[in-house]
Amino acid sequence: MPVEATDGGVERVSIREPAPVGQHVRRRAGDVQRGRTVLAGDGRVLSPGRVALAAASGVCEVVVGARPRVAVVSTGDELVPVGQVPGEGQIVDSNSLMLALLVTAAGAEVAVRTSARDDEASVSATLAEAGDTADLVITTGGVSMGAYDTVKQVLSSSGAGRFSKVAMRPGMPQGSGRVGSRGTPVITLPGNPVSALVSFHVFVLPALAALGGASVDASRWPDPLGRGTEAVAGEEWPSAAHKVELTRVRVDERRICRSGGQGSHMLGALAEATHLAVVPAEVERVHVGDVLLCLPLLGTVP
Ligand SMILES: Nc1nc2c(c(=O)[nH]1)N[C@H]1C(S)=C(S)[C@@H](COP(=O)(O)OP(=O)(O)OC[C@H]3O[C@@H](n4cnc5c(N)ncnc54)[C@H](O)[C@@H]3O)O[C@H]1N2
Ligand code: MOO
Repeated sequence: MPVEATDGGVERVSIREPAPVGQHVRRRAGDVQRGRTVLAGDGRVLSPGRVALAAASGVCEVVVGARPRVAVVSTGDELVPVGQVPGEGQIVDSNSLMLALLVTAAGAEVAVRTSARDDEASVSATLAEAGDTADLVITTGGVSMGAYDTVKQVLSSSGAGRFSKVAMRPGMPQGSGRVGSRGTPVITLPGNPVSALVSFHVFVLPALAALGGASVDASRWPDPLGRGTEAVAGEEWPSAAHKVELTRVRVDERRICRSGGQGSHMLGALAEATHLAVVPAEVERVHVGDVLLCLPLLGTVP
């Protein structure tokens, strides 16, 4: 009986309205019934709500997987640290900062953030050390076709890595392998900033989830974690032939618009994007009204 429906008396109370039987009663087992599993060891994140449920159920200790520790390695003689003004032929190392933030947003820990020069000795030593301090190493740059694609040279020549072209845009050149004395997995992302971010979402994020014990359905790539939502194209745009294109878009009230220019160097459009719209390989033009799967960008969409 709400106090508002009474005269507010404490010793004696006068009730002004009829009270339906059972109204405002929170019944035992009305929420969680006896015998129900309140927390399954299914690899899901122990969210604040799940912690509250465990605590309310009298469970004070749970076994959890450790957060994966990730080493982030940028490569390239042209890189200067964030905060330094780049000279002729130089570029600010924005990738390692971006990737470190993505690692944190994914619920993992940054073991180390470092960089290597474009020579084999520097890349070898940096990768070996990174492998010994982390559960997963991610690199950027040096995986394409040129003379200074040192990450690819070092890992291919030792047989420790494999490289291929994936039919996606951006993010075509990809590689992976093992480094360090424990054979720590390494994922080698391309150097173009947008390519690195897109590749993180579709390759590194699922790997981190798997390391954390979550189930990952590789057959659903590029959304093996099932994080995507469908939305409707509000404009038309061309898409790469024979490649899955991950267009940087904004999704407002289920309506998709590109967030700006789509070059793999274009951080302006990336900064405005909320999602990656997945345009299938067989589609060469997106039309208004097409329904597309949209992957939320980590740290952008709540
Ligand atoms: N002959 C071919 N050339 C290229 C191909 C190809 O198939 N054949 N693929 C292109 C594609 S697609 C991509 S993506 C790039 C990937 O190249 P790398 O991974 O070797 O990347 P880099 O050459 O080292 O760098 C590319 C670009 O990005 C800048 N960069 C690198 N690291 C950083 C960083 N930490 N922060 C900010 N910017 C960074 C770098 O200065 C270059 O401008 O290969 C194409 N080429
Ligand atoms: O596939 Mo590369 O990532 O476009 O620039």
